[in-house]
Amino acid sequence: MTAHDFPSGLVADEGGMDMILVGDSLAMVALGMKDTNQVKLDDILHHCRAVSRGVRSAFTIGDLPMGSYEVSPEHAVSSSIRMIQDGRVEAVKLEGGIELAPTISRITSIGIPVLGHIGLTPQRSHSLGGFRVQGRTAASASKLFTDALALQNAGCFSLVLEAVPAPVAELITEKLRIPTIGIGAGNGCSGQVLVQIDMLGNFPEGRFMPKFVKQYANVFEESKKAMKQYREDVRSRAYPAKEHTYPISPEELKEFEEILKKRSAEFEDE
Ligand SMILES: Nc1nc(=O)c2c([nH]1)NC[C@@H]1CN(c3ccc(C(=O)N[C@@H](CCC(=O)O)C(=O)O)cc3)CN21
Ligand SMILES: CC(C)C(=O)C(=O)O
Ligand SMILES: [Mg+2]
Repeated sequence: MTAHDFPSGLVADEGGMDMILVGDSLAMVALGMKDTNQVKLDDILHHCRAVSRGVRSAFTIGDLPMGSYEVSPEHAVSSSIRMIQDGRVEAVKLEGGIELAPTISRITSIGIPVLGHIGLTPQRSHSLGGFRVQGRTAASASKLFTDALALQNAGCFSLVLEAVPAPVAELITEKLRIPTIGIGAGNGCSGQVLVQIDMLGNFPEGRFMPKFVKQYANVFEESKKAMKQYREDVRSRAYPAKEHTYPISPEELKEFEEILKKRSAEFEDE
């Protein structure tokens, strides 16, 4: 499950999630951005710290944002160290295939677990032609398998397969030693991940939702109901009721009223 702040980390943990990912999808679901590419390492770190404070038992993973790991393996290692030290997460995730194998080897060799991510890699959406399903031809499915093997050999503890035809994801899962985590990749993966805000239905009606999202609640509607009720209560003065207020002793109140009477000249002049 993804999380992006203290309460979303807490609820995922208390809900029994095995792993919690501070995904760069928070750009879109929590910050209102058009894609994930505007989010910087410092932004993610801020959210990682908040999530980590809410998580007691789940394994926490931070998504390395675009620009924090591609330039060189050295840069990727120092970004990963910051994720662990400043972000307080336990592992990092990065997007990409065989071209990132040397980078992943370096990060895992210093004892930082790495979750791979192939298929639809949103940070590369401009070169993928948008948020598109991947691995739909024999050639592209076989490229996915090549990438999966390279990531496994580089030391990834697991792989995210995003927006891949279910049979392709299932076949790749069968051939790997490490578990796969699917999102839009069918139930033949070892595990699943969803963006928390999507599965909770905490978004306004009409927003585009990937086909793979199953909505388990309608938090946005619930919240809106509460807003409307609050507005009505404030206008009708039903809120705050007596139980929401602080008392004062009758003696003190009486004395205050006396003082006000004596001082009435002061404020009647104004
Ligand atoms: N809220 C949210 N949930 C996500 O799961 C998510 C994000 N944001 N942002 C980053 C990526 C983008 N995601 C997506 C988006 C679309 C499809 C999808 O089904 N694409 C269709 C085409 C859609 C269209 O262009 O109309 C496809 O058939 O490829 C899949 C994953 C998943 N990720
Ligand atoms: C959906 C997961 C895999 C992700 O990368 C994210 O939330 O950013
Ligand atoms: Mg991501």
